[in-house]
Amino acid sequence: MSARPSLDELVDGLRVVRLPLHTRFRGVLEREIAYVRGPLGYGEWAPFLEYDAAEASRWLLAAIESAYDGWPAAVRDEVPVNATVPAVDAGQVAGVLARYDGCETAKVKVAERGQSVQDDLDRVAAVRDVMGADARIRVDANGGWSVDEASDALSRLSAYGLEYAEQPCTTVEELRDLRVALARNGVDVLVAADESIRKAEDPLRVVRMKAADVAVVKVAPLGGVRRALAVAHECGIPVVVSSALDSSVGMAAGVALAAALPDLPFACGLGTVELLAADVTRESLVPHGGVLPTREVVVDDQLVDRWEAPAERLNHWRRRLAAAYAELG
Ligand SMILES: O=C(O)CCC(=O)C1=CC=C[C@@H](O)[C@@H]1C(=O)O
Ligand SMILES: [Mg+2]
Repeated sequence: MSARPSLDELVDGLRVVRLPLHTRFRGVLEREIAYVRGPLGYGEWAPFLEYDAAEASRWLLAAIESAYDGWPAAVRDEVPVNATVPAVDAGQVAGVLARYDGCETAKVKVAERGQSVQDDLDRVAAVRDVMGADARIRVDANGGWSVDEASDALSRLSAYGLEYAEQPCTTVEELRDLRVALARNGVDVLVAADESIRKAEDPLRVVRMKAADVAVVKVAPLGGVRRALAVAHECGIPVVVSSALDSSVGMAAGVALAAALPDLPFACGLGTVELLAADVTRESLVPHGGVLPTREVVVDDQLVDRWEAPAERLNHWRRRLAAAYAELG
C-alpha cells in the first residue's frame, strides 16, 4: 500500500459537488459529496454533514484507499442489488420500484419520525403488492423504535414476510433484548445491525453481545474495502453489503467489497444511485437486471463542474478535511 498522501495534496485535489435527489432520503433532497484525487482517480469522501471529525476520518481512509491504493481482487463480476424504498406514501411505492430494473429484493425505510406504524404497514404492503410473493422484503428503522415498539411493529409487519429488520432499535442492548422478545413472542424476523457497526468504536461488540443475526457492512464508515472485508471476516455472522448514499464513484467501492467477499448470501444495498437525479459519470452504476457489474467508473470532469457546490462549501469541506486528517492515526 502506498504511503498516506499529505494533507496539502488532498486539499489541492479536493472537489465538492451537490447532487439533487429524486425523493427525500435521510431528510435531505440534495447530497453534498467531496472527492479526493490520486493516481487512481477520484475517491469519494462524503461523510454526512452532521458527522464529527473522528467519524469523517474513517470515511477519509476509504476515499484515500480508492484514489491511491485500489481494491483487492474480485471473485465475482456482478453483484445482486436491492431496491431502496424511502419513507414515501404507499401511493408512491410503484413509482420508486419502477426505477429498479430486475431487483427481487427491496429494502423499505420504516419508523420515520412523524409517521406511524400504519404508514409502515401500508408502505410494506404496497411493496409486496408491486413485487409479488417471491420478492424478499427487508425493513430499516434506523434505530427509530424502542424495544416494545419494535416488537409490536415487527410482529405486524412480519405478516408481509420479512427477510430481516435493520437496526430496529438504537443500542446494542436494545437489539439484544429485542431478539429475546421476538423469540419469546414467536415472531420470526431476523435482526440486522447497521449503525451498531458503522458508527461504533468497536464494530464487533454487537456480534459478541449476540444482538444481531446479520451484519450490515459499508465501505466508507468502516474505513475502506480492506477494513470492511476484515470486519466481515471477523464477525462470523452473514453480512449484507450496503452503501452510504454515494455517487457512482463511492458505489464502485461498495461493489468492490461485495465482489471480493467469499460469500454473498444477500442482495446488496448498492442501488441508491437510483435515488440521485444527477451523477459525476455518464455511465452511472445503477442496477440492470437486478445486478451491478464489477467495473471501473469513469468520472466526467464536465459533470463535476456542472454540479460543483458553491465556493463557501468548498472552503467548508477543506476545513473539514484538515480536521478529519488530523484524526488519522
Ligand atoms: O441499504 C440500502 O438499500 C441503501 C443504503 C441505505 O439505506 C442507507 C445509506 C446511507 C445512510 C442510511 O440512512 C441508509 C441506511 O441506514 O442503511
Ligand atoms: Mg441502515
